[in-house]
Amino acid sequence: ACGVSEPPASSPSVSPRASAPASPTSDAPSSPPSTQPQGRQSSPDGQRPHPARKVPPAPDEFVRLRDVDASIIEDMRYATPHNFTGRPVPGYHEPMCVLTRPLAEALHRAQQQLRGQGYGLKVYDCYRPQRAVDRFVAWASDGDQRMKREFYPDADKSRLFADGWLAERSGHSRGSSVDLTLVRLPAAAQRDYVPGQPLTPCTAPQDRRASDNSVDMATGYDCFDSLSHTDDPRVTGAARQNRDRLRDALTSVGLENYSAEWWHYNLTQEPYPDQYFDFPVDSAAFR
Ligand SMILES: C[C@@H](N)C(=O)N[C@H](C)C(=O)O
Ligand SMILES: [Zn+2]
Repeated sequence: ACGVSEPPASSPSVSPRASAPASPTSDAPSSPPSTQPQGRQSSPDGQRPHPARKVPPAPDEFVRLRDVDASIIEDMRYATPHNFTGRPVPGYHEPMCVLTRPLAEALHRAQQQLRGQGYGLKVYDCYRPQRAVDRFVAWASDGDQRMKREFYPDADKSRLFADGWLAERSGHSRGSSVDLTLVRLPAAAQRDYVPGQPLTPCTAPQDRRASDNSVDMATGYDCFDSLSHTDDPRVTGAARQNRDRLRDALTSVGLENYSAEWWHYNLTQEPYPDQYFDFPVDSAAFR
């Protein structure tokens, strides 16, 4: 994201609401699954209790987005292999959006506004545990290029932090950033991502990109290419209108766009402006 400002400091179809199932995350303990409910413990895929996991409670100001607005679609990419690393990311035990309450309430207000226009929001990433950021840092200097063709076809992954596509201290870990897009209502189905499927560049026309039931924003999500800069002049027509519609709705409720990424927004009045959290994304943190 050279030349743009830093992030604000502050096959079969699937249900429109469903994320691809998460396979076990690499921070999962290796002990066998239990058949007994374990209270504040859950499995990496969220489907069964896990005998060994102790989940710390979420800080007071954090909520599950679905408890504030269950109509916002959650397509939580980092809990699945369909992201730039090609693997579920540590810390995401479930495909669930967790945010600070004021950000969740702002999204609810935007959702109400957009529904009147025939659109809804779809989130890709919300609160991001620091251990996930740390994995991104390690990934940027390893040799794995399995997802290059889709997510950074023309970029060198060792430059992604320096060029502003990724942050070592991210507003996501403060619970006050969100990655999101628009969906035309009623939401269409989208095809599941299958690891190993042929990849197409995120900069390709929408009908050639990975399946996504969102509107056309001229690139896919997490497309590390200058075409993702929100105001890139090559983005015209429907895609320009879609980016502007998303920005208008979100700025009107107190969010600010990161100019390098059409999908990344930050709450302007953050409850935890200096704190970076590491509790896992896990329902047990909210019991
Ligand atoms: C990686 C991308 N989804 C993102 O959120 N980038 C910003 C810069 C961040 O990591 O905070
Ligand atoms: Zn982001």
